Amino acid sequence: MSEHTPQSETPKIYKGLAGVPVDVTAISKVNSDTNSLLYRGYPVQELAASVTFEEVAYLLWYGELPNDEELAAFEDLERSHRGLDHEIKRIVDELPLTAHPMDVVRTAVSVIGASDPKTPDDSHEANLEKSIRLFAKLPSIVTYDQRRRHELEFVEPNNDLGYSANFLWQAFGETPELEVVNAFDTSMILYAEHSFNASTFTARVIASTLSDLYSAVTGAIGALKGPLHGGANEAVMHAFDEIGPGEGGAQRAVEWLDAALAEKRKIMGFGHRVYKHGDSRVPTMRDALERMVEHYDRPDLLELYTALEDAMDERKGIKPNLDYPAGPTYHLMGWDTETFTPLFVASRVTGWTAHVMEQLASNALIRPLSVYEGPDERHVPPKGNAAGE
Ligand SMILES: CC(=O)SCCNC(=O)CCNC(=O)[C@H](O)C(C)(C)COP(=O)(O)OP(=O)(O)OC[C@H]1O[C@@H](n2cnc3c(N)ncnc32)[C@H](O)[C@@H]1OP(=O)(O)O
Ligand SMILES: O=C([O-])CC(=O)C(=O)O
Repeated sequence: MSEHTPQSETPKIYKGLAGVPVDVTAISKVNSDTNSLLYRGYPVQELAASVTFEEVAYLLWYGELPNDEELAAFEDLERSHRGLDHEIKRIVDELPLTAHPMDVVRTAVSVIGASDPKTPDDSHEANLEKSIRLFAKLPSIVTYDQRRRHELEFVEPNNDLGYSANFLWQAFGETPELEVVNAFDTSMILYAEHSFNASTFTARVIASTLSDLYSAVTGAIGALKGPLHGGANEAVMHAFDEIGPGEGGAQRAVEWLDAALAEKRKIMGFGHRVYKHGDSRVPTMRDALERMVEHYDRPDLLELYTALEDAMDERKGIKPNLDYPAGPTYHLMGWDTETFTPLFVASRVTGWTAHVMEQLASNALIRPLSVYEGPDERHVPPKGNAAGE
């Protein structure tokens, strides 16, 4: 008998699980009708305008925004875990410089999981501790890797700085300007959580087998790497590079787009599985991009950005997603293009781990059905000679 429900001879296939609700969640609400995104009930734009990424991480994990005392204790905890063990650095150093930074981050998380005696402890308290530690350590991992590619020494974390300021400090070895910190913090807040996207769903599938949190995060990193998901922020910048910076970018962007569409290429940073009239996070991230364009005096980049967005809307009616403004914003800040998706990891680890804990609190093994379409039952033909004859 085939795996599909016996009542139906021709079951409907929900390719890519498009439009299929598979569970409930209290962590975030993506509403394509109102074009809104709520984290634990709070509009993400309000959060970006008024709280820090640390407060958002706390909100995702604990369900409420912290009061002053809770925030101070949480910040102390995050700062106490920022350092990177010698062992992790040694293993990262073993990886070739040709390895994609997403592969490096995935490996580093896997090593942390393999070394943590609490890995098998799937209690909520232990998983919360692991989540906070990963959140605190990812900036060290991402910046360690980016710097080693430039033959630069690791920059020790500066515990006088908040999460985002310290992240930039560890990347570039200079105290970052407040405007840049704010734009970066906005990106971290916007990237933190987005219901059952592919990487979060991957994390939930892994958690549902009663594997461990590190395995779930490692798998989620693998899912995020793809250009149809988080890898699009890197791919956007490759498209910008193909178009080329400087004067005349608007015209070149339109020509580039027409050629790419004629070749039936997907335009990275555009389109979304859930939002069909634009991504709720784009206006906030675009504001941050505009501030960075002004800060770094790169109006040509915004010209190219706007021309490509307008032409894509005209030609296909497809709007940008968050990766479209995030990519060039990270570029202006000085991040290597290949490091953009690891920045997404550093943020989304908060959402992934909140989902792992939610999954475990009310677990059911995730195991859908398939409809078999291979050959009918058949049998191995008898061999001419028995073995050994
Ligand atoms: C943070 C994030 O992860 S956001 C997503 C980041 N990913 C990207 O930016 C990659 C580019 N975008 C895409 O590939 C898609 O829009 C996805 C994967 C995000 C969503 O895809 P789906 O919901 O599966 O829609 P699907 O890919 O079937 O697209 C529907 C139609 O729009 C077209 N389309 C959608 N996005 C794009 C795009 N970026 N460029 C060109 N055409 C597109 C498809 O070709 C398809 O056309 P068709 O019906 O003529 O075949
Ligand atoms: O929700 C999705 O499918 C992809 C996305 O925007 C995200 O993960 O932030």
